[in-house]
Amino acid sequence: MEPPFGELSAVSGIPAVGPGLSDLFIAVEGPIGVGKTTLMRRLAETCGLRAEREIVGENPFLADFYADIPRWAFQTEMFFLTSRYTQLRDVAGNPRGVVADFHLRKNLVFARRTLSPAEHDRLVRVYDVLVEDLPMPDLTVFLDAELPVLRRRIAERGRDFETQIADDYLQGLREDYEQLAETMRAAGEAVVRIDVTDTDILGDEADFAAIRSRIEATAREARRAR
Ligand SMILES: Nc1ncnc2c1ncn2[C@@H]1O[C@H](COP(=O)(O)OP(=O)(O)OP(=O)(O)O)[C@@H](O)[C@H]1O
Ligand SMILES: Nc1nc(=O)c2ncn([C@H]3C[C@H](O)[C@@H](CO)O3)c2[nH]1
Repeated sequence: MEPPFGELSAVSGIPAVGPGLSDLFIAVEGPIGVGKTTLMRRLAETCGLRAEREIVGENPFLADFYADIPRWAFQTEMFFLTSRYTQLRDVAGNPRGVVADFHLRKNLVFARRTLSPAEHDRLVRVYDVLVEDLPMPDLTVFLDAELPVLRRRIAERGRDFETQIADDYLQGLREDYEQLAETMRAAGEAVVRIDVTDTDILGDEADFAAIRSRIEATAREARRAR
């Protein structure tokens, strides 16, 4: 049977020795509104990493997508895939010391949920070709939070079209990300999962310090495993 998120390499590119986080390529992942961009920014400010922020506002299909997912899903997923590809091609020149608020694999997470089987098959074929050229993160941070907290953060951010996001879509994504994190961990990738339901990354220095030290501990473990 095909693995749920495609084949995964068990070989991490993480250097065996290195200074904290500043020589790594780190990705932050998790469901919509969980705080990926917020954590990415704080890690960039405090750990000497370059922030690679996903360009979301430019997906011209997103508002239509939320109004009618089956109608607009293929265009939306292809657009996300190709724009992430372009972004990561730029990172490829110097992939050390980067923190991104996305992992390319999120394309497969969303695609499985939104595309018909035939569309999914087409997208995966393109994905498999594109991924060969790209640097993959050394370490992935998976954030999660309970559904009412996600809803509150999405509402506070105030993108109009996101008011249409259904609870079961959001909850499904939480489960998909949990599964992806486990799949990656089982394949030997450096993964840290952090529940940020009651965590204030923005305003509470102790909360942020606790998250940072968990990420640093995972990086140390991954280096030891090399
Ligand atoms: N730990 C937190 N506590 C309280 N509010 C937070 C926290 N993290 C993020 N926020 C707020 O929640 C909103 C969403 O955060 P952010 O944009 O970082 O999420 P995201 O995961 O990057 O979203 P998306 O999946 O849409 O890209 C923002 O208004 C942000 O200020
Ligand atoms: N369908 C779909 N596929 C993706 O790969 C994807 N990546 C992000 N998003 C949506 C979630 C937020 O509304 C908004 C910001 O993350 O964009 C996506 N939607």
